[in-house]
Amino acid sequence: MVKMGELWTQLGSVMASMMFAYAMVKQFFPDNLGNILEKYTQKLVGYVYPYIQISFDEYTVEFFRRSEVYSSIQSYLSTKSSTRAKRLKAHDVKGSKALVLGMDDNEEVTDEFQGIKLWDIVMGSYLDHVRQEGKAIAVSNRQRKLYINNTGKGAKWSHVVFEHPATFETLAMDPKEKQAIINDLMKFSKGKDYYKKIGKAWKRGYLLYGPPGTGKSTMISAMSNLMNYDVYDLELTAVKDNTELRKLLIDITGKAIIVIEDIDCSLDLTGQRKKKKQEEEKDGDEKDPIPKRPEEEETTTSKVTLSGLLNFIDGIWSACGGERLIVFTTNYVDKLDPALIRRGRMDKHIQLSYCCFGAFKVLARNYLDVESHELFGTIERLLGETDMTPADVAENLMLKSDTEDADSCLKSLIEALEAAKVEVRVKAEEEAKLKAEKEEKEKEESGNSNHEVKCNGTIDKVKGTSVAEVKENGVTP
Ligand SMILES: Nc1ncnc2c1ncn2[C@@H]1O[C@H](COP(=O)(O)OP(=O)(O)OP(=O)(O)O)[C@@H](O)[C@H]1O
Ligand SMILES: [Mg+2]
Repeated sequence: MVKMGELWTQLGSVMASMMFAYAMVKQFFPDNLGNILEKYTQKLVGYVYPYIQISFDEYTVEFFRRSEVYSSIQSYLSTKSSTRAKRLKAHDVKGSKALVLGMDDNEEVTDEFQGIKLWDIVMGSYLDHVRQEGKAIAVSNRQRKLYINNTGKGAKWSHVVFEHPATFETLAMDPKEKQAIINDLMKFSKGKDYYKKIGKAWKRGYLLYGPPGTGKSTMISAMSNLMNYDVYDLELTAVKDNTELRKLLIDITGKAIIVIEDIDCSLDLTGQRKKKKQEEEKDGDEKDPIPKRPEEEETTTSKVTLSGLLNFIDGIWSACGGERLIVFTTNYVDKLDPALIRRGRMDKHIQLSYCCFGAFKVLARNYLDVESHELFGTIERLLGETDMTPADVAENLMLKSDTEDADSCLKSLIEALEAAKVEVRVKAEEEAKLKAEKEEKEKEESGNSNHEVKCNGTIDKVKGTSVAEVKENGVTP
């Protein structure tokens, strides 16, 4: 049996060599004589040559585009040929991180599939395998991109190569929560048939919320690195109207993460996060929880409406392309319109919060290569008593000079945590004192209306400063 197989293999090689020699000789015959010769040679070869040949053209007939099947086969064979063929050709394939190695002319490789030499296999299932594997290899080789829509460019994306080093491994958060998010993402990426079965577009919405510096943007980069998806960072305030928004959506390919950062600021389309934050700090808690619609805003430059955005997320166009994640981030989840974040639109709500001990351990491992330390107990206790963002913890753990080491960084973190704890207590005492003073003055005011303006002014000013300072330090009052 083995001998027979070898015999066929040798015969195959001999026939291939004969056909190559024939191709050389054919050049020296006039055209019509060459054609006759070809016809009879093919017939003759057909009697003795036991194999079927399938050719794949490099370019499609339509618009001379490069054939997708050809590219997949090329990617697939590049992994085989580089180990088994002797003469290789290197191709610079567009969008690929590395050179793709292919076989040189007249080289041959034999592949194994499902444990059998290919000579014996049914071509259908093997070709499907080559296509799928080739596509996967091409996807893992391609350079990921970060797309942005700029003001003044109309409904157009421009891009740069996406190279953010954040991964879920380096992301500091509770390990169980982190694993749940990874599982959710992996399930989604394999869910093509499932989504089809349940009649839903193959997309999933994530709402990431939490105070500044807790890792929302970092998590988006980790998602992109895990899933190998491009990132489309959509700046809503740069989109003129709903039509432009739709045009941008149509240009987004599959395997993409569409990101709208600070959705609470984009949605009312003032486009000025800073200004909005200042207003909030001034207004305190009296602000309307539902953001204003664009038509109510005076400083609006964009006419994208809430309904336009909802259509963007779940209108029929959003189903085209498939395999998309839509991620919103916000610092103020309570201020979002419930319609925008209901399940089905934003399927998974993820809270990123102040640094817990589990998250600290990830940072200590990343920044200091320390798995355990005698100071960990103190740090665990302090993190339970004080709110500090992972960004602030990370800053304390970062080695800033050659004289610093793990011990000194952990000590400086403890100092920072203790200082934050004291600060919170002082602020709370100050606020309690101010409140008492206010109440006292209100009592006096009932008999003296002239006093009113002065008291309110003082109180507002002190309160505004206090809130801003606490925010800056990443600590809740
Ligand atoms: N959970 C985290 N794990 C690891 N690093 C973090 C984490 N959170 C913050 N950092 C560090 O702090 C920096 C700021 O974090 P990031 O930009 O992700 O915060 P954010 O939540 O998006 O803040 P904002 O609401 O202001 O946009 C990051 O570059 C990273 O170094
Ligand atoms: Mg951010």
